[in-house]
This record gives sequence, structure tokens and C-alpha cells, in this order.
Amino acid sequence: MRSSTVLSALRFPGHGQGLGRCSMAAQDTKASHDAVLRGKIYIDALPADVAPIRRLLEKYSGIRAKDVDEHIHYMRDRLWEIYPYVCIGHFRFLSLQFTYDPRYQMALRRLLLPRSRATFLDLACCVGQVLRQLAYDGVDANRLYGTDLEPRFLDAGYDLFKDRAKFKATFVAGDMVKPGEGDARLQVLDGKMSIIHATSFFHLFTWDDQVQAATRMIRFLDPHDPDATIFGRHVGTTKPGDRQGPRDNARYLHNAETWQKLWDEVGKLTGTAWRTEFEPIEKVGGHSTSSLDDTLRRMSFGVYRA
Ligand SMILES: C[S@@+](CC[C@H](N)C(=O)[O-])C[C@H]1O[C@@H](n2cnc3c(N)ncnc32)[C@H](O)[C@@H]1O
Repeated sequence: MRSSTVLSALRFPGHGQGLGRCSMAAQDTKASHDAVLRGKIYIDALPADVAPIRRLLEKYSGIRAKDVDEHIHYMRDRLWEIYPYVCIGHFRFLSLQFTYDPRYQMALRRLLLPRSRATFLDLACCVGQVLRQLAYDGVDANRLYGTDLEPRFLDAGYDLFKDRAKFKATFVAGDMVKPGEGDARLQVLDGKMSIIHATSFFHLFTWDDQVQAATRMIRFLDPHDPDATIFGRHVGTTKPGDRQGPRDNARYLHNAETWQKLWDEVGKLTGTAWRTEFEPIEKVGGHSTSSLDDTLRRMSFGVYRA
């Protein structure tokens, strides 16, 4: 039986920030808001596309088939306790749909070329499922890197995939939008990367924070690599602009034009030039707490040197 105590003790910790000095009334309002939110973003049933991750957990991690579902539920609740992202509540952190993305397949081909020295960074990698899939697909894990704000996600990844003793990828915890000089812990990644993957990341932030994160990303790329690239997926919209996120956080959602505009701004700030691609994959349910937003689309993107 998986634990239900995690759910009964539900709170939205804000990556380490508690309720702090909130009044009792504010706490009540927050508790009822959290309960509504939990109803929307925490689901019990495993998604339809769970077969590939089941296979990976059996073949890569060596978990017995009969134990896989319980392991998945146990790990999901552990991650939810760290921070209740929609992608965790909906088990999307286990989706291996990205393996069908042509940009992922191109990255994989490049990483697997004979004598390839190409490197791959999964940015905001959470439990690092993309990196495990690449390793399972035959990529030398010494050329794989992952970073995330939350070190507990990185650590939980070893328990999810049961590979603490064997997985040779490098993980670095750090904040991509730390103001001022930025997060010094991330400097070890500077100038090293051929390919950066970032999924369900940009849509968490305001325009200004996206500029900061993208500017920081460029420093990770190998400046001498003309094929250095950034790709991934996130929620976009047919009506670009500011939106409220699931926790009433401000964020900016893009269409193809505003996505290019963001990278033009980043290019000016960094003395670089970028060409972007941005395509809708599917319609997604509204994440706004107040009303349904039917302009939302899951978008796939690529960013290339111009
Ligand atoms: C919605 S999850 C997506 C995780 C993963 N990319 C995936 O697709 O399954 C967002 C991730 O971004 C990370 N994150 C949030 N803010 C961040 C920041 N300022 N710097 C680095 N990572 C951050 C979170 O810890 C979380 O793992």
C-alpha cells in the first residue's frame, strides 16, 4: 500500500519557503486554494503512455514488473511532497514522449556518432528521466549533465531509477534566475555544452526571468560549437502575454513571434544571434486557477545560432 500521509499533509512549500508570517485567515484561504489546486493537478490513475517508463524501470533499473506501479506511486508522492508541480501530480515527469521529438532524435544521433564528444545538459531536469533514457539508448553518461533548482529532485532521481552506484552523469543544483551575479554553483557547466534540453521550464517564469534564464543558458553552450543548440517543450499560447500560473504566480506564455523576440533580446544582451522554431504539438487544459484558458498549446521549440 502506498502512503496516504503525504497527501493528508499536503502543503505547497514553494521550494523551501513555508507559510512564514501569513495570518490565520490567509492560511485558511491558502489551504482551501491548495485543496482546489490539488483536485486539479494530483491524479491517481497512471497515464495512458506509462508503458515506456515501465519498460525503462524494468530493463534499466532492474525493478520487477510486478513492483513497478507501486514504485512509481511511491516516488511520485515523495516528489509531490518536495514540490507539487503539475508535471508531478499528472505523472508527466515519467512520460517518455520526448523520444518521439525529432529534435531529441537529432540530439541522440549526434551524441551516438562514432568518436562524438558532444555533451548534453538537461536543464531543470527534475529526476533526470531524459538523461536515463539517453544512457539506456547507449550515450556515454560521462557526457550527460543535469541541473535543477531542487537538489532533492536530483537525489530522488537515483532512487527512482535505482542507479546511484552506476550512473556517471554529472548533476549540479542551481538557480537559473538568481539575480545579480547569478548562482556560482552553475559555473562548472559554463562553455561545456553542445546541446541543452529544457522542458516545462520557461513557462514557469515572467518575461524578465526568461531573459535571465536564457542568457544564463547561453553561457553553458560551447562558444566554438556552431551547432550548439537548445530545444524542448513548454506551454505556449495562441494569444501571447502575461498569465497567472497555477499558484497565482506571474508568467509569460509565447507564440512563435514572441519566442523569437525573446531570443532577439537575449542575443542583444549577449552579443550573439539566434534563430528559433516554435510549433504547437497539442491543445492543453487551462492551468489558470480562475478560468479555463483554451488558447493554451503544448509547444515544441528549437533555438539555433543564426
Ligand atoms: C515542471 S518541472 C519540469 C521538470 C522536467 N524538465 C520535466 O519535464 O519533467 C520544472 C522543474 O524546474 C525546476 N526549476 C524551477 N525553478 C528553477 C530555477 N529557478 N532554476 C532551475 N530550475 C528550476 C524545478 O525544480 C522543476 O524540477
